[in-house]
Amino acid sequence: MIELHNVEKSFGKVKALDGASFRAEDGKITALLGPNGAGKTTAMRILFGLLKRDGGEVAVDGIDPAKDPISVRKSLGVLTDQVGLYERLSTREHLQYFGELHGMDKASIDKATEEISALLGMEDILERRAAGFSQGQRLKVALARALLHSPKNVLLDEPTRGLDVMSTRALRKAISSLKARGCCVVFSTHVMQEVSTLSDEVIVMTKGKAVAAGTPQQLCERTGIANLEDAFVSLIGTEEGIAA
Ligand SMILES: Nc1ncnc2c1ncn2[C@@H]1O[C@H](COP(=O)(O)OP(=O)(O)OP(=O)(O)O)[C@@H](O)[C@H]1O
Repeated sequence: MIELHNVEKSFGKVKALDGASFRAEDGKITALLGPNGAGKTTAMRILFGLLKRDGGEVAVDGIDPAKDPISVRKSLGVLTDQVGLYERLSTREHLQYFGELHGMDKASIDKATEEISALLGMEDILERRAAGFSQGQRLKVALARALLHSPKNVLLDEPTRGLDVMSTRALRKAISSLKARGCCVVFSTHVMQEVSTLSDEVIVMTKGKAVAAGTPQQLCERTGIANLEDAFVSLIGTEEGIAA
């Protein structure tokens, strides 16, 4: 389970998070939906311990990433907005390396590599070096890397960016299978269709705050608007930064 309470984070004069509070439960897919600059990536970076918050409380399965980042990372898989790969390593070597960092033995790494590779449809790039990989292929390696150690909690920052239709479908299947395993899955997106098809809960963020939370249906009911996209626009008070 992932919890934020009144989290503050500023970069100079920019308040990226301004008292953000939300909770994402186990066995559910939670979408973070918000316009550009709403604070979604900042919230994820704080959860992973990549950034220090200025104030408020954060917990991953009850553990504060600022106090015990190593424990948090064991139970957390993260796809960040920056996909850095070692150009000379093959996909398999990447996974081997990250598996070792997580303390996995070779047999477990090999098994997890085969499973994830089948799940994400990446058999064709398993033995290839990363140099020359397309954006979508890079994203798949980064995703596989995030999921390799079977984390209980998964944070995905715009996971379908740059993916083709088949890969997007594979990713959605992967996200659903994480949910079936009881994982807490949080993903950020601008794509309304993803929110309606994938998410159990939606957290609407704008200007560093979570301004609404609930199922897509509850958000529609609360605003009295039948269409989720229009309900979202009504909740954030602007049409800025959304995609159909
Ligand atoms: N390292 C940084 N230095 C300065 N400003 C930053 C930094 N990181 C984020 N910000 C600012 O904080 C605000 C929130 O940014 P963040 O990346 O969290 O938004 P987001 O909701 O993920 O946006 P997007 O949908 O565009 O990815 C923005 O105004 C952004 O410019």
